Amino acid sequence: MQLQVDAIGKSYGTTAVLKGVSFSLSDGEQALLLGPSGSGKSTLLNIICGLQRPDQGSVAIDNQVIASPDSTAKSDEVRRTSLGIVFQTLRLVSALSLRANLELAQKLQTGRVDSGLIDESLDRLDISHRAGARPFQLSQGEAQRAAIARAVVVSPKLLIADEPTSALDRENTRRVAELLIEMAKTVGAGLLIATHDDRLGDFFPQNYALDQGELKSC
Ligand SMILES: Nc1ncnc2c1ncn2[C@@H]1O[C@H](COP(=O)(O)OP(=O)(O)OP(=O)(O)O)[C@@H](O)[C@H]1O
Repeated sequence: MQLQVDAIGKSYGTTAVLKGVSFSLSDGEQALLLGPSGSGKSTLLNIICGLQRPDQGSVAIDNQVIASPDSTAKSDEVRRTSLGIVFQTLRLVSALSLRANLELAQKLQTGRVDSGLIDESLDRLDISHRAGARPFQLSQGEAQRAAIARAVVVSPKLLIADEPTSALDRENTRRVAELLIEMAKTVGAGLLIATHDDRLGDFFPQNYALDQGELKSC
């Protein structure tokens, strides 16, 4: 997998939030996107995930464009089948059990249910015993791991997490970082995490920081 983020620009009104942001991620690589609140991390992730469009630039996975100022049905399709996303607010479907949430994600993203991968992911994330529970019946830590499970059971090329540790203490932060790294390796995905939590820096070989709309290696 090759993720290529190329000269992404985005403004809200007259305020430029992203000014020509470029970076790349290769097979199985992991990177942290750091930056204080308001620095544009969510905007950049939203663009990669297709929730917002850039004003300039493009994002490609394996040379196939998934985001550009005028994205197409083809780029929507490539993005849909390539990404696993752990949202900051988790976004599990409350009417469905944990297992049904994972099955729904697989059906929507891959067109089929892979029960073996669901079982393996639940097991590795230590929530097999909660497979029948609805999201509101899960503890915060279980719900967080459920959201990670949902992102990996679609066998993504790229696993993305937005502020996965913002509400966690040091021990749980370490656990979630290790689980994200382990699960990305299990499904052979690259890993990109956006966070203001610089405690996560210790776990990642490659860190980028957004500063005044520009991306710097750190
Ligand atoms: N829809 C919008 N309209 C106008 N300004 C916006 C909009 N969305 C975000 N912004 C502004 O753009 C800047 C970047 O916001 P963004 O949410 O990308 O930052 P962030 O680094 O993810 O912040 P946080 O860590 O607090 O979530 C902020 O100043 C924010 O107020």
